Amino acid sequence: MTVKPPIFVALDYPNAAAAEALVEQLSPTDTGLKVGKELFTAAGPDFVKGLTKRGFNVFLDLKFHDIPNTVAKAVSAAAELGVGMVNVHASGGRRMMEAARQALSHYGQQAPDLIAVTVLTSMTDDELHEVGVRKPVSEQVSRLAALTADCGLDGVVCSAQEAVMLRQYTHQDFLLVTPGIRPEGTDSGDQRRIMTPVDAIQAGVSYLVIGRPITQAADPAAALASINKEINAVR
Ligand SMILES: O=c1ccn([C@@H]2O[C@H](COP(=O)(O)O)[C@@H](O)[C@H]2O)c(=O)[nH]1
Repeated sequence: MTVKPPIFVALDYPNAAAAEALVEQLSPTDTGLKVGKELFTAAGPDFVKGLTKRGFNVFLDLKFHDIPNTVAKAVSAAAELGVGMVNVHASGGRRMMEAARQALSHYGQQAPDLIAVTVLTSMTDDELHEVGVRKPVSEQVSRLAALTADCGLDGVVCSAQEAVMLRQYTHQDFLLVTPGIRPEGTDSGDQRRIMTPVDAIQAGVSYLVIGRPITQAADPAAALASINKEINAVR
């Protein structure tokens, strides 16, 4: 059975060789790996299969958002790669999420966790208003998390800033998967709703997604080890 460490390192690299240079320094017992749009587009499904065969828990972060039939087929294709987690956008709505859930039911115990993105961690209240959602981010996250749970999905992508609020009405097993993690003193970059690893764990998140604070560190493996040490002290 695949080990499921609390961190997913976001392999946001332009090609397989660049990603591999980091992966070969990592162990599946210390971290999961997240493959997103950049690396998947460059390196493809075979690269993802290679990671799962080496025992890594892989989160395929392609954020599917399309008509129900297309998303159902896409999450099934992800399951065929052996990944442990796959996601859709909750704003695709109920029928889309239910179709994805139904498609994965064929995989039984082997099905990847199916989660839905609420509001991207790069977004602020003002940016949400600009795209026509005239409510605070926290309210929209809450609404989409409730819809996601009602559609039978396993959890959501949200900011760790929303974890305490969401834990008030979600089951402990409902996954809160949180990018926008920034250790003290690291650059927030384009992220807006951020939290430190320790604060996030204490707020009740299930998984931390961490990219640049690890991948752009002088010694990425050491940066990961240091974060693991910090969070293990409070788990
Ligand atoms: O709301 C979201 C959803 C996904 N992401 C992804 O997580 C990583 C974060 O990387 P950092 O370098 O730590 O900022 C990245 O792959 C995003 O595509 C997110 O940030 N927010």
